[in-house]
This record gives sequence, structure tokens and C-alpha cells, in this order.
Amino acid sequence: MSGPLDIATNKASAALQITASLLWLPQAALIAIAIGDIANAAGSERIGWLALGVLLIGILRAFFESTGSRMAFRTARAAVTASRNGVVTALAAHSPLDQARPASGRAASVVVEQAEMIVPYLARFEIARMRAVFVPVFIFISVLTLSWAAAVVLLIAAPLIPIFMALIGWRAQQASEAQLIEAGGMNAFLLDRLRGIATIRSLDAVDVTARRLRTDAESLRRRTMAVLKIAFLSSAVLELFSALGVAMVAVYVGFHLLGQLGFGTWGAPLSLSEGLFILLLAPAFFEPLRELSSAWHDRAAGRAARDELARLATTNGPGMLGSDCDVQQTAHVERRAPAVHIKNLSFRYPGSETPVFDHFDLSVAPGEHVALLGPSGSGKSTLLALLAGLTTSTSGAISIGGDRLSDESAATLRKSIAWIGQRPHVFAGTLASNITLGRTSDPANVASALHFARLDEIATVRGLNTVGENGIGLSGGEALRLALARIAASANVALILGDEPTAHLDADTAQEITDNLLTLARNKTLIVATHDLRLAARMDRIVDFRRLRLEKAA
Ligand SMILES: Nc1ncnc2c1ncn2[C@@H]1O[C@H](COP(=O)(O)OP(=O)(O)OP(=O)(O)O)[C@@H](O)[C@H]1O
Repeated sequence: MSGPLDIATNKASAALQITASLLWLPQAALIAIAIGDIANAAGSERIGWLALGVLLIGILRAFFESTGSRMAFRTARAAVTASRNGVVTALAAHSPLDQARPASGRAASVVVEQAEMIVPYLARFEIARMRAVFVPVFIFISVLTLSWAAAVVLLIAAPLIPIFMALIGWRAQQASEAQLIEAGGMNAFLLDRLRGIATIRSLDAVDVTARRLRTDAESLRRRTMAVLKIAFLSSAVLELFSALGVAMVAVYVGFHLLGQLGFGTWGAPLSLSEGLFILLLAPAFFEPLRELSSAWHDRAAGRAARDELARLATTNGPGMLGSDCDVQQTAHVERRAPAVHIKNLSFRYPGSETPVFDHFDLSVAPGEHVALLGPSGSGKSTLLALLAGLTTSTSGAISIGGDRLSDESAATLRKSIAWIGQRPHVFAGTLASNITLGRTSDPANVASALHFARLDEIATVRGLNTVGENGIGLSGGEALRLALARIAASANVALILGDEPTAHLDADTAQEITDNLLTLARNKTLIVATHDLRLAARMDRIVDFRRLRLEKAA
């Protein structure tokens, strides 16, 4: 979670805040001496100096305290940002075909919302923990030098607090984990159903969905209340013990000053200033422990969130691809149309009995345009996913432009591959931002891509924010033209993979998309899976999956 630098900064900020707490010792001593002087009617000149000392130490304490907490929050924020980056990189490394990849709603809940809980855990709890280790020891020693009896009272009251807190903290972590899982599950359910709201409404399933959501919300409420109950309980236990401790010290000091309790000092009885000093230190002895208790809930929530982030950041396991983020920007990208060779390819989905491919061969020449034709479920999309390196073959070899496709080379090879599916994902925002997708692109390139896809008119007429979430506001044909514009704006593309780009389109629009696709694919290799015979007829070659299978069976 945090590197050595973060730990060093954390220690420095803890040292500053501990020093701020310890400065209460001289401040309390000066206050006690001043009150003693007033009671003894000593010279007022010294009181002025003592007050000035209290003020200066107070300013120093405030400075240390604020600098320390600023540093701690900065470090904690940096650690959370680093772990968010780790999770996003890991999520991006999941194959889109991986059925076990985390639900989007759950991932969003963990990365956006739950990750925030790590900040108070690192910045407040960790510092409070270190303060609780050091500060009470110094105060105990200071009290002990004046009165062993007061020190014994502190010694008896103090250990009860950590014991109870450890017991409560154990329950708190369990409750927090359960609450986070519940919140993540509800987010995942909500996002999934919001995406399909039109289907739910059209099939009259709104009430059932709303009831399920209500049950989930009720269960989340119960879990949240359980966490809060534990948080309040831990505060109450601590307040009780610290109040008892302070009260017992006050009773002892009071009766000692009145001469009723003569024991408990190292010889001479306590003076008024010494008694007051002990009294002022008693609450400060419990203060770090009270602070630790109030941050105890941060620990439970922070650790649970940290574990969730770590789970999502796992990059090993089936269905994981190498991350595209690891590929150097300078990686060599082949721009000439590549030849594609598939040799002896076998593939089956995890958990499936039947192989989609069994010793399959195919060769595509550089710049050749090939249609993959075949019945539904014959493996056309799977072959495209294999070519894009989105899943790995069980055996056999694929080479693209002479480079063998492997987990290591896939991300680099993908830099020269473009993909167009039947329903391109369109993000909310402008058409231009949907083409650049956050990459730095030459505006002239984007403009000519929009012009190529005949989207420039829509982009100008509608101005900014032309498209809603999931492409609301664009027709199916326009969304596909946007996907073509994305390819047109990418200078490196040498191989285009199309997965039924003309499905669900009327004949005229399909014809237009086909024309645009072929213009784009000039001097590029093109492999298109399709049921559209008119699109297939415009290709250099048709690979008939059904015939291939029949030949294999024969
Ligand atoms: N992610 C997946 N996990 C498990 N099995 C899958 C997965 N995706 C596809 N399949 C199965 O693999 C087989 C081939 O599917 P694929 O999508 O490649 O066929 P297709 O020829 O593209 O079909 P269509 O023309 O309907 O798009 C099918 O039997 C399908 O059920």
C-alpha cells in the first residue's frame, strides 16, 4: 500500500504530532506554577513571563500539530492514489471475455468510495496509535517523579482501555467488512439494473426490481447500524474508564492537598503547583487513548477497504491479460498491413467441455480482406478475440506480421489493431472526446476523422455534450460511424477486426458502413465476422466456418 518514502513521511508527521502533545508538559508546568504564585500572592512580574511562556509554547504546539497532520493527510492521499492506480490497471488487465471479472458497480464502489476510507485510517488512526504508545509513557514518568500514588492510579486505569478496545475492534472489523461487501453488492446490482432499465420496464419487472433494491437497502442499513453501534460502544467504554481515572487522580490530589491522604509522594507532601500539575496531566494521559478510540472505527473501515482494494488489484489468475499500461509508448508498432497465420489452433472456454476450435488453420495475406461466415455460435467472435490477444489459445500458434502472439507481445501488437463491433461503446460527452478517448490527438486528425464518418455536421450542430451515457442521442448507424471515425483517427492501425459491424442495420445504412469500412481498410488487413452476405461478397475471400467444420468432421 505505501512505500518506504510514505512510511518515512508518516513517521515524521507522527513525530511532529507527538512533540506537539508532549509540549503540554512544559505548558502545564508553567500554568501550575503561575496558579501557585497567584495563590501564594507572589510577584506579578513572574506571572507575566509565565503567561508569555504558555502562549509561545501554545503557538509552537499548534504549528507542530497542523504541520504534522497536513503531512499525514498528504501521505495518505498519495498512498490511496497509488492503490487506486494499481486497481484500475488490474481491472484493465481482465479479458473482456472473463466471466469472473469483478462487477462494474462493485469495482466502482471500491475504487471511488471505499478507497476514501483508507485516508483517515492512515492519517488519523496510524498517527493516533503512535501517539498512544509514546505520550502516556512520558506523562506517566512525569507524574511518577512527583507522586507514586497518582502514577499507580493511572497505571491501573490505562491497560483496561486497550483490552476492551481490542475486543471491540475485532468485532468492528468484521462488521465493517460485512458492510463493505453489502455496499459493493448493492452498487453492482443497481448499476446492472440501471443499464437494463428499458428491458425491465418493457417486461413489467419494475416492481420486482424495486422490491429487491429495497431489501438490499434495508440489509445495508442494518449492517451500517451495526458498525455505528460498535463505534459508539467503543467510545463509551473509553470515556468511562478515562473519566474514572481522571476522577480518582483528582480525588487523591484533592485529599492529599487537604492533608487527609498523607501518603503517595517521595517524602515531602505535594505543593499546590505540583498537585495542579498532576491534575492537568491526568486528562492529557488519557487523551491519546481517547483519540485512538475515536479513530478505532477508521481502522476497521480502512483495513476492510484496503483488503478489498488488494483483492481487486490481483493480476494473476485465469482470464487476466498483460496490462496495456505496461507497454512503453515507444514500443515498435508495425504500420504495414500484416499477414496473419493461425496454425493448429485449439481453444475451449474455461469450464466448457466442447472446444470452440480444434486444430484450426487459417492464413490471411498482408492487405487481404477476409469475411468469416458461419452459423451463430460457430466461433467467429472467439477467433477475433483470440487474434486481438483478449484470450489465450489452449494450443497452437497465431502470428501477426511475423510476430508470434503471446501474453507478452499481445499489448504491443494491439497497438496496430483496431476493433469494430456491432454496438460500439459510446461514452457521455462530445463526439470528439469519444474519438480521442483521453489520448492526446491532433485536433486536425479528429476533425478529418469526423468528416470521414460524416459526423462533423452533428458535432457542429449539437455543440458540446452531444451524446449521453451509452450513446443515448445517437442512432445505431451513427454509433457505428463513430467507431469508424475512431479507427480513422488512429494512425497506427494496420489490421482491422470487425465483429458483425452491419448487424441490426437497415440495408442502406449497412451499405454505407460497408463502403466506409472498405475505404478505411485500404492497404490494411481486414478480418470481419459477419452474417451479412452483401458485406461478405465485397471481401477478397470468404472463410466458411461451417464448411471448415464439415471438412474437419469428414
Ligand atoms: N465468454 C465466454 N465464456 C464461455 N463460453 C463462451 C464465451 N463466449 C462465447 N462462448 C461460447 O463459445 C461458442 C462460440 O461463440 P462465438 O461468440 O465465438 O460465436 P459466433 O460465431 O461469433 O456467434 P454469433 O454469430 O452468434 O456472434 C458459443 O458456443 C458460445 O456459447
